[in-house]
Amino acid sequence: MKLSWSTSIFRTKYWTQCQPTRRPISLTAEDRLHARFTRPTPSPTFEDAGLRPLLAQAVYTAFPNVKKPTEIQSTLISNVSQGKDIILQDETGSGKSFGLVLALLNKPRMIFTDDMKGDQKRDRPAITSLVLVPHRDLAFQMLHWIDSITQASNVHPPPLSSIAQVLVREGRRHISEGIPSIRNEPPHILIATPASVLEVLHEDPNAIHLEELSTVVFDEVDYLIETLPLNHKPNKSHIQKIKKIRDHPGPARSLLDQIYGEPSNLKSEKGESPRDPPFHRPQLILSSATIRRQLKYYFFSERQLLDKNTVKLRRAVMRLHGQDELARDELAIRSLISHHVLVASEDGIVNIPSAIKAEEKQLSPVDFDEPNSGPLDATTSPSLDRIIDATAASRSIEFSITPSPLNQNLLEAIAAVFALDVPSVALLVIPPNASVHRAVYDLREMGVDALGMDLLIQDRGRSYLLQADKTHNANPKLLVCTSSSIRGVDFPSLTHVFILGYEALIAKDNWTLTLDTYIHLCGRVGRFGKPGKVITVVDKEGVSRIDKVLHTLDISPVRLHALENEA
Ligand SMILES: Nc1ncnc2c1ncn2[C@@H]1O[C@H](COP(=O)(O)OP(=O)(O)OP(=O)(O)O)[C@@H](O)[C@H]1O
Repeated sequence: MKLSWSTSIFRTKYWTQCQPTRRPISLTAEDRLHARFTRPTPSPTFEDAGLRPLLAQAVYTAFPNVKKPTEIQSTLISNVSQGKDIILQDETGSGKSFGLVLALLNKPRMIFTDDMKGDQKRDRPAITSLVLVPHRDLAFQMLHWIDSITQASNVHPPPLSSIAQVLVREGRRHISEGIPSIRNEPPHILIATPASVLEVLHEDPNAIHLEELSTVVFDEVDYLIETLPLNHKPNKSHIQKIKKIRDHPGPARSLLDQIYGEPSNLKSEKGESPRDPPFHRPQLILSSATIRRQLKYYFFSERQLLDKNTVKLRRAVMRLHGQDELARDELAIRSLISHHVLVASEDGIVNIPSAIKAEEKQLSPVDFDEPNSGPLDATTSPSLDRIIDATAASRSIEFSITPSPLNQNLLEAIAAVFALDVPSVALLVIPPNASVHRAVYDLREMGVDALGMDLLIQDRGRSYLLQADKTHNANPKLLVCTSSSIRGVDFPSLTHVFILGYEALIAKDNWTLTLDTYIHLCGRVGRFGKPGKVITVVDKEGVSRIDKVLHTLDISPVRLHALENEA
């Protein structure tokens, strides 16, 4: 039986809305009590926000900590239902992606009626929404949320593949392996990287009917679509960079052109815009914590894909120098994160000279013993440990005979703070050109239980990390990755982000992107009211550069308690 909160028939120009199907929801007695007595009545519920009651109930069952929508989620859900184009900008970890997933699940399923031979007609479900994400881990995170909701929606839940599918490059699996599944059973929601969609369309142009889509979402849009800061007096190098982006558009720009038409075809000969009926144009949703002016300029002016009717859902994000004014209370969530910088050298590890004492910043002490409000219970996974051991062993001979290119002083500083301060799971972000496997090897030699993010390829590893850990773990883990694979990812049990050297922040030789990279790396902690620490470890040369980043973002680094007795 298909899970559909509502069914609709789309036939070239018109919709016929059918009655929503009523289905029982498997709520435990405890859930019912919780729903009856603890859901705050005066605040809007997900049902008030427009979520179908059965879907809302499934959300409460799957995620007991999710009791009501945030203000932005409420507005988002109603605007998505109305088919509006939306720019969604809120802080990292404020529930944008989660809200989007709910809003898309809530949309009526697209069903096309095909004319067959004679007078016969055939209903054909189509992909309703295409969600574009920068990397596979974010795709699987969304799928995990949808799976949990689907499982909670019915005693006999429908196959997940009918609700959502993921299309990404994964290990040795060829992307074309996903084509039969998409063709035979088009999901309500397809979550994909732009490159994988293009690759599939190249192999089979009929695998995904872009012209039938109802909604297209660009999550982490500023990462997917490269733009340069607006510059009224561009120099030669700036002009060259613009030309390069235009001549060699990335996969997201190319896909945008395929879905919405090339910029040169924007107006017909009669001067009609593609926004005018009868042209079917999918609703466009852009989401990120960091959407800068140049990206808005691209969508509004250069491509004319958005206009004054676009709904802008926005709370101020971190102060972006010279652009965004920030109200004090809107920084509240940020105060949950403390920022630290350590300088590591042959002489030892010290706090950066500009670091202030925690009291001066009026930081409340970071208490990681607070119960974690993540969605699921913790499970320790013995088989995950076996995967880690096997992966580490496979490279150890090679690495044991070659000197490490990584700065060992920085790694040792991270290993020391990790041992003293991390209760369960921490993240280490290394420079883009550094080897994750090598960093994992070096850290394991220092006694750290490190693992590469690519372990998420394994299902066990993925579910382990996506679950919340309510207790201190006897064997804390350090996840190693580069900044490119971490945008938007939500690890409920994460408490610390380590950044290995200033180089880990450098993005495409672009200062604005470097600032945004810092914001997004920090954003892996301090999510939805949980505390977190960001610890950047630099060598002496990196001090002034990281100081400049923090100063621009109006962040004061705080002395790290773990090193309080330093000389
Ligand atoms: N209404 C809610 N109530 C409680 N928890 C929520 C709610 N909405 C989302 N969350 C939780 O908040 C966490 C962060 O959500 P999400 O990943 O959607 O944030 P985000 O704004 O997309 O972050 P980023 O900008 O880093 O992509 C998730 O663990 C999610 O389960």
